[in-house]
Amino acid sequence: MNNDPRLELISSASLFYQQGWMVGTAGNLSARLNDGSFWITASGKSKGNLQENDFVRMNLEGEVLESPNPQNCPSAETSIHQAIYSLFSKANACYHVHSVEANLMTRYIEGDNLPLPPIEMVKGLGIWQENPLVTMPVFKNYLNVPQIAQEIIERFQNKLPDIPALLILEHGVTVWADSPEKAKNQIEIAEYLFRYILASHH
Ligand SMILES: CSCCC(=O)C(=O)COP(=O)(O)O
Ligand SMILES: [Zn+2]
Repeated sequence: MNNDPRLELISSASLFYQQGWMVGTAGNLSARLNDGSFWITASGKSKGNLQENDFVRMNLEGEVLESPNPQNCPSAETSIHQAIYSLFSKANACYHVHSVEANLMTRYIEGDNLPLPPIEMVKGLGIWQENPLVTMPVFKNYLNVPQIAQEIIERFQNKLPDIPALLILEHGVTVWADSPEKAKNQIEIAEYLFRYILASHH
């Protein structure tokens, strides 16, 4: 694991911002360190031009361990990152963005899942099967973010997801991976799949 992944998080946030997936301070990125703590984007920051001080280092219990700018608060969605890191020991990065396409998935949801198209790109989410029939787990969006985190924990403790990604309805996608680079790629794959689903229904 990277000793200080902040520069890579800054680079990915800038890329996602340019794609329109992190506009208006939307989204949050985190990466876990060798000691189990994780750097996460501070709350309310514009993601297009983050600086190294725009991060807060947390532990899995949600305590602030380091905040280069003491005026910063950790992401309002830190509890979701905590949930992912506590559920998946190999997760070293957790990325969350708000694309328009993700928010348009609502009509394609079946129950609490989003069926994914059986196309080559699902390999980017780790599904190496002929004619893959996989779904993305979907969660309700609550103002009380810890409730979303709790529902993620309860659901995944009972049944692990097919893929390292989940969709929060009318909100955005969250992915996790064993490296920040893989998490970046998984965001791109998830957003490609959303665009494909929209285009295939026109
Ligand atoms: C306009 S973004 C609303 C909050 C949100 O959903 C998000 O992803 C960013 O919250 P943060 O506290 O991480 O800035
Ligand atoms: Zn969000």
